[in-house]
Amino acid sequence: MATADDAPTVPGQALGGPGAPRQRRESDPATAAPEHLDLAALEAEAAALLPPAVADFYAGGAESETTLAEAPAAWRTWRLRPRVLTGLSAVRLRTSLLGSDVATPIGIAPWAYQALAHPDGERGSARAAAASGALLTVSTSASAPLAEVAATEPGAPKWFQLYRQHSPAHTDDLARRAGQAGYRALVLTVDLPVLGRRLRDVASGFALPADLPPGNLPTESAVEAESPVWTVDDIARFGDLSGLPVVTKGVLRGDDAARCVQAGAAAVWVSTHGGRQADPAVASAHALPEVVDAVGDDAEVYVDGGLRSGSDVFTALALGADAVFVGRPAIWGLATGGADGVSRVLDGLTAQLAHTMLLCGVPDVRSVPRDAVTPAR
Ligand SMILES: Cc1cc2nc3c(=O)[nH]c(=O)nc-3n(C[C@H](O)[C@H](O)[C@H](O)COP(=O)(O)O)c2cc1C
Ligand SMILES: CC(C)CC(=O)C(=O)O
Repeated sequence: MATADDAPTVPGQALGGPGAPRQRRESDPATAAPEHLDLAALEAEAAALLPPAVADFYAGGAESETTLAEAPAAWRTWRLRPRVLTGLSAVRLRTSLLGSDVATPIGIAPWAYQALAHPDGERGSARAAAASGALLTVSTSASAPLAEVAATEPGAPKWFQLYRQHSPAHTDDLARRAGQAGYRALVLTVDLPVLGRRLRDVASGFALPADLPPGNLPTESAVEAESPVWTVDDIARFGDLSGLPVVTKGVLRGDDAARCVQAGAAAVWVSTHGGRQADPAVASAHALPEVVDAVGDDAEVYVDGGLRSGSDVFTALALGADAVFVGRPAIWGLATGGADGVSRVLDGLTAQLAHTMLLCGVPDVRSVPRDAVTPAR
C-alpha cells in the first residue's frame, strides 16, 4: 500500500485499523504485516540465526561503540509537533532522488558481504528494493559482481558505492563498469581512510570464509585490498569516468559538505558508517542540520545511522534530508527472510512513516516542514 503510486494512504485500511485484513501472524516479526514490524525482535532473530562472529561483524561498531549506541537515541532527542485539523486523509510517499523515481524515501545503504547473511545475497536485496520501490545502494564489497546485481530487476534504480582499491586501474575500472552496467549514481564512501578499530572482530577473530564469492574484488582478502583515501578532486574525476552523478557518503560537517558540492557532488550523504569508523563521532541526527544549512538547494542531502522507526525517518526529513537509508534493519530482514524479509522491513518502515505523517498533518515526503519537529526538553 505505502509504495503505490499516488494512491492515498488511509489509516483504517492501509495501517491495519479496524476491519483491516490480517494475512500474517502478528507474533512472528519476520512474517508480520508491515504495520507490525518489530525491528528489535527481528534483530534478535537474525543474531540467533547467524554464526556468532558474523552476527558481531554486522552488529558491531568501532572503539567504545559510543557512536553506535547513541545513533538511535539521537533521533529521539527530537519531538514531533503534530499539526491538527488539517483534513488530511492521504499522504504522498513517492519522491525523486537524483532524477530517479522511488516509491519511498527509505533506501538500502550499502553493506558488504551479503551472502554471509543469506543465500539470496545482493540479488535478494535488489529484488526487495524493486518490490518496495526503494533505492538500492550496492557495495564495492558485495559478494556478487556489480553487473549481476545491476541485471537483477534492471528497471529498478540502483546506485554503486565505490571504495578505492589498491590498484588505481581497478578503481577506475569499477567506476567505468558501474556506469556501463546501468547504475544511476556513484557513491564515494569518504569516511574510511583507514578501517575503524572494530574490537568485536578482533575478539571473535572474524575472517571471511574462503568460499565467499569475491564479487568485485580481485583478491581473497577484501578488507585488506582497500587503500581507501579519497581527495576532493576525485569527485569530478570519478564523475567523468563513470558518467554518473557523484554522492559523497560519510560527511558529518557543514564545511566538508560545502567543499563536496563545490567540487561537483550532486548529493551529500550524512553518515557515521553505522558507528564503524571514527568513534565517538557526532551522531548523524545532530550533524544533519549543519550539513543541510551548508548545502542549501545546491545538492540533495541524505542521512543514515540508527533510523529504526517511521518517526525517526520523519524527523530526518523534517531536518532537511531528501532521503534516508537503513543498514542493519536491511541486514536483519535479509538474514531472517531473504528478499522477502528485506521488503517487509522497507514496507514496514514506509507504513510507519505514512502513519506518522497522517498523525502530524504532513501530506508529502518532499516537503516535511522544519517546524514539524522540535528539540526534546
Ligand atoms: C555490516 C556492515 C557493512 C557495511 N558495509 C559498507 C560498505 O561496504 N560500504 C559503505 O559505504 N558502508 C557500509 N556500511 C555502512 C552502511 O552503509 C551505513 O552507513 C550504516 O549501516 C547505517 O547505519 P545503520 O546500520 O544504523 O542503519 C556497512 C555497515 C554495516 C553494518
Ligand atoms: C569491506 C568493509 C570495509 C565494509 C564496510 O564498510 C564495513 O564493514 O563497515
